Amino acid sequence: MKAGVIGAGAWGTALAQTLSSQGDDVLLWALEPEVVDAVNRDRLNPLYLPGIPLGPAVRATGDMAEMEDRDLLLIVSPAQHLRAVVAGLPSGLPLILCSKGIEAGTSLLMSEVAQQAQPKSPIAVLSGPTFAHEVARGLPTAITLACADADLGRQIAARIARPAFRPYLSDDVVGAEIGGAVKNVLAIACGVAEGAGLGLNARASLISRGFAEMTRFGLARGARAETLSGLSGLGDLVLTCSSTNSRNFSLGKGLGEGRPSAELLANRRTVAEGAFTAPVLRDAARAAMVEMPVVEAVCALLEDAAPLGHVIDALLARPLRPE
Ligand SMILES: NC(=O)C1=CN([C@@H]2O[C@H](COP(=O)(O)OP(=O)(O)OC[C@H]3O[C@@H](n4cnc5c(N)ncnc54)[C@H](O)[C@@H]3O)[C@@H](O)[C@H]2O)C=CC1
Ligand SMILES: O=C(CO)COP(=O)(O)O
Repeated sequence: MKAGVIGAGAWGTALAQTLSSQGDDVLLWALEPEVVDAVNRDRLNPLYLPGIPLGPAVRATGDMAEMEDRDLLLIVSPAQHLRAVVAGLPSGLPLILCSKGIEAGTSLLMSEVAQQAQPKSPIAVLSGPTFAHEVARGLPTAITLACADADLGRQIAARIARPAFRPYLSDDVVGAEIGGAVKNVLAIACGVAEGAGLGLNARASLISRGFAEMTRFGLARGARAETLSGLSGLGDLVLTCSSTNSRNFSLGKGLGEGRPSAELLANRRTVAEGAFTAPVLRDAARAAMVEMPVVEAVCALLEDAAPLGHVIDALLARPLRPE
């Protein structure tokens, strides 16, 4: 197998390491020349996945044209850069999309963006509860692999499965993508609750009511309920809302501690996708007449539109309604 991994952040590097763990030849494209050098010379990616030694079968490149001889590409760029990255690839290769977000300006899901950028490429989505550093260390992980073409989905699943890395098949691409995009925004909300000292009851309520928002929005966009309650939806929501290992949760924690969003978002090397997804999701939800009060609250905090106390009071003062 000759896989290519496009994007050498934490997740791309972890996936490259996992795929190569049984000796498969993996070519990892990195934007930064220093990452290419560090991977090839030191077998490390200290910029994005420090402390994880990479196997000898992972080779890095900064040249997209080298992906020509690959038979499968995993796309792991930040969501807002996916269109440009995919447009620069050799055409026609199967693409597995691993980024989580909704494109600003178009409100398109990553599969829709990739389809526009590479119309001849078959597309699958890989999404679930997967902290990169745990996957890279070989800890047990289950993940959704969604592909509209069931035969292709089965082939890809067989090729990427490893003893501790279990893909579960689905044909609901939209559902898998919406779970991964929305949970990042909800993780910011749970981080806010942590930072503001609101307690674990508040966190559990945000997870449940946030999941209701994810489900309403997902169903409106054609997702299936069972996908949203699976690994790529509820599974990833629970993971990301539970720990400062999540960049989105950590961002929210900073907001909850009263730090300005501009300060928290300035000069970041790593991506907190929820900050980009939140306003796009809010606008798409409003356009579809889907109520998403937790998402609205996160946007208000990210945009410094209201003080934290007001945002929390407004959520708690919403009219009482059936669950
Ligand atoms: N880190 C994780 O545990 C997981 C991340 N993901 C998703 O994977 C995607 C990538 O995240 P990470 O690997 O964590 O990234 P990261 O936060 O570790 O690194 C940032 C990445 O952005 C890239 N980048 C910066 N500017 C760019 C540009 N102009 N064009 C293309 N790439 C650019 C950097 O080269 C680097 O690869 C995100 O959508 C994230 O939600 C999904 C599952 C797990
Ligand atoms: O998507 C992830 C785990 O599944 C990673 O979450 P963060 O991007 O919030 O770190």
